[in-house]
Amino acid sequence: MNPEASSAADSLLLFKDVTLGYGDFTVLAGIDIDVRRGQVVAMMGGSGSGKTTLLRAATGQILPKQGTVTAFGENIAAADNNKLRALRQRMGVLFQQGALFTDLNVFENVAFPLREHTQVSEAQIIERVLDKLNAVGLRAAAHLSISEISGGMARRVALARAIVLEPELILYDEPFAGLDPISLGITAQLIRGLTDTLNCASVLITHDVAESFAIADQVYMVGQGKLLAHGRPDDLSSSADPYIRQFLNGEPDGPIAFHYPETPAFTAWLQRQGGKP
Ligand SMILES: Nc1ncnc2c1ncn2[C@@H]1O[C@H](COP(=O)(O)OP(=O)(O)OP(=O)(O)O)[C@@H](O)[C@H]1O
Repeated sequence: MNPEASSAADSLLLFKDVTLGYGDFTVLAGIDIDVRRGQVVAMMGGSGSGKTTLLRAATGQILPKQGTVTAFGENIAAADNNKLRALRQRMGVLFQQGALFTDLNVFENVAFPLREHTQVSEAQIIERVLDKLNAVGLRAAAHLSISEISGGMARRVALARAIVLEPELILYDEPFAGLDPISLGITAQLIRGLTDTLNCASVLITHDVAESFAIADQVYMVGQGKLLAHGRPDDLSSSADPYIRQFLNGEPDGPIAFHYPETPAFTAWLQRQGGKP
């Protein structure tokens, strides 16, 4: 088989020379990312560096200004609405506020996508939902109402709901934010374990170096409008690059700017306010 064809077939998510932005504002340019089945991939970078923007491009919420984003071998920009819906059904997205339905109990929250998107029998629904709740350690919490569970448990219920349709690609937006150290470790191991048992791929957007390095196969680091580094956690840990060092060590001083960069739009706005550039 030619290497090009085999590499495209193994990639669940592929960014090729991608430029992303909003209106005239370019957030990231020249981005190449390859996410393969069975991998946990961490996307890291400072605040405002464009991590959420990458996630939006992966789901087709925004289209590249340049380059191609391919999910499951399909160019997202060329997909019509039906195709895009079909592609999204193969992705599980876990937002930071994995908003649960408070009027449904834990079981019904997880059952919701099955009832909404499939025709499976009630017996199948019970089996699949309990299986996914078991995977996140909450089988015996199925009957509880959302008001009866803790914040950490709610995250796990949202995770069970995100995986109930057995997605091939799971996208996590800041899965570790606001968790205590024990829940953090449990969540990281859960992400690794689910990726292995479902044989899917997981993409995490995160600031958490220790936890994501412990479970990731590949790490992509973005900043200064581009992809700054990518590789295995070990490769990045031993890098002498000042940006990588500053990020990994959480140092306040270094190449990562604290200040949001001034743009022509800001200068024009400031002048309209009577301020000095
Ligand atoms: N809808 C939008 N319209 C215009 N600009 C946007 C929009 N969303 C984000 N941006 C800008 O794009 C840049 C990247 O934002 P993004 O949310 O992707 O960063 P991030 O790395 O996820 O940040 P954080 O870690 O702080 O959540 C920022 O400068 C932000 O102001």
